[in-house]
Amino acid sequence: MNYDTVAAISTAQGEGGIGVIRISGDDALRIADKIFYSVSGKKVTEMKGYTASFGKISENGEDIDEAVALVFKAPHSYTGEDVVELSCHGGLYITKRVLRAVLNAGAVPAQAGEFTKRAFLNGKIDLTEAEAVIDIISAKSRGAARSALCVKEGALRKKIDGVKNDLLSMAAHLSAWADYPEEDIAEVTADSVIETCDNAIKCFKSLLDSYDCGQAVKKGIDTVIAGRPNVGKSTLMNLLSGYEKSIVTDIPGTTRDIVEDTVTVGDVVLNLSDTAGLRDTDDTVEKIGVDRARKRLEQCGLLLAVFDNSRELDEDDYALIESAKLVPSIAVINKTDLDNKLDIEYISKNIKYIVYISAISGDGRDELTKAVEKIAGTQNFNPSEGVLSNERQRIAVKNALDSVVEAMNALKCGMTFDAVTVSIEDAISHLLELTGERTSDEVVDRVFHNFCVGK
Ligand SMILES: Nc1nc2c(c(=O)[nH]1)N(C=O)[C@@H](CNc1ccc(C(=O)N[C@@H](CCC(=O)O)C(=O)O)cc1)CN2
Ligand SMILES: Nc1nc2c(ncn2[C@@H]2O[C@H](COP(=O)(O)OP(=O)(O)OP(=O)(O)O)[C@@H](O)[C@H]2O)c(=O)[nH]1
Ligand SMILES: [Mg+2]
Repeated sequence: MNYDTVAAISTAQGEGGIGVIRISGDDALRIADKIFYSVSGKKVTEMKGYTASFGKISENGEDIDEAVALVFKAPHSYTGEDVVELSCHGGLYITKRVLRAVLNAGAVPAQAGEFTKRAFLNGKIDLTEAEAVIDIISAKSRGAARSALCVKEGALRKKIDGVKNDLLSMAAHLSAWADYPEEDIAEVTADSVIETCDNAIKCFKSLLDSYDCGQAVKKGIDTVIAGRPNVGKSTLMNLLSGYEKSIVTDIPGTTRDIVEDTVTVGDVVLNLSDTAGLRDTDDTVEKIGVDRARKRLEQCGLLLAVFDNSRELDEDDYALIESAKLVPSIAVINKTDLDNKLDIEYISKNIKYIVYISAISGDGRDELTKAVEKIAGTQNFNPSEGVLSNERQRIAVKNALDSVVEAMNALKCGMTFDAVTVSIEDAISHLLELTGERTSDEVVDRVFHNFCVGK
């Protein structure tokens, strides 16, 4: 490939044990040789792939740092090109200084995502695998990391390849049969076409079904903790976030503004909002807080409706129960360490999920975790199945599905195999867009636009 040789700092910007400057391209080894001097005297250009050597980085006779040079030889590297990684000490100044020396020696600065883009352009990975790299880096939970890794290892590509090959051989068979009637080509039966289409439809539908769940695992569910004043909402917030995020007092009306934090509950990421206790009030500031709480509640993906076990239901509780009917909700009965005065039967009649906790001691937390996982659907979430991870992928699969459904309908309406073939070919081209085998430069640019420099 005839690209420039690029370089960037590939580790996070900040102080760390080690900082890595990555160089990729035809000139990577020669460029490294200009600034890296190994203790053994061996030149980088003489090193074999997958070997390392220890030495010094210096420029114009000035020593910059001690470093380890690691060599990858094309095509056996992340990008598929010659790669040298210089590991120096992980300081903000040092990594930038080493990068400057590398650029002075002839490399050009890598664009955001350029290493991964080169891996894609050199055929090392497809577009779904490239997108999985971003997802691995940004994963905040075990589920998100595992599903991204499975896609990185080809879970989605293999699944799509299977269906694509079936559709391709069917389309080829259909055209051959239509175009060369005099040849001895086995007749295509409607049954065999229907079977192939059915399988494709099943595969696409299961991928689309897992999308929402995958998004919940990846991005988190917008979750609101609501309830009347003093029921223990902020105490629950602090229990889930693991530190004193919200102020807790025994004075009703303590929380006034929305307090936010992102937490993981089991395998699920929750974007939590602790809110002002819901009640009618004359206090101007508190009133604004209550209005904000009500608004947030209407738009949430999950409501944790908190009730105080030691008190009877009041008007504000009844109103909350009504709101809970409109969004996915868990009734959280708090203060179970105190004597029961709450009409739990009424709550359980109206809210499907109900858990019992003591936010102060943490009792019942596991129960809450299970309920959250049930609502998020992560119990049936199987990362190794290959999960669609973004809108681009979802739309490609949806379009492929629509095309196959169209083919089926054409067949059922008794249209010619020609019409069926056109729809099948549409479906194939949507799958080629998904994997990036056939896609525009703009789409590719947009995918890599989201990357960080050095990846
Ligand atoms: N030091 C270092 N660690 C890293 C990376 C890196 O670029 N450098 N990676 C960057 O994301 C990830 C690993 N990705 C990599 C992917 C492929 C190859 C590679 O050498 N592939 C060869 C050989 C495969 C084989 O032996 O079968 C190949 O594809 O031919 C290396 C790293 C995570 N850790
Ligand atoms: N006994 C007992 N007390 C609790 C429990 N959870 C919270 N509390 C107490 O209840 C009081 C109110 O707790 P908060 O967490 O501030 O309640 P809140 O719902 O956020 O209240 P507002 O912000 O005013 O709406 C505090 O004194 C807490 O210590 C519990 O599980 N058991
Ligand atoms: Mg509070």
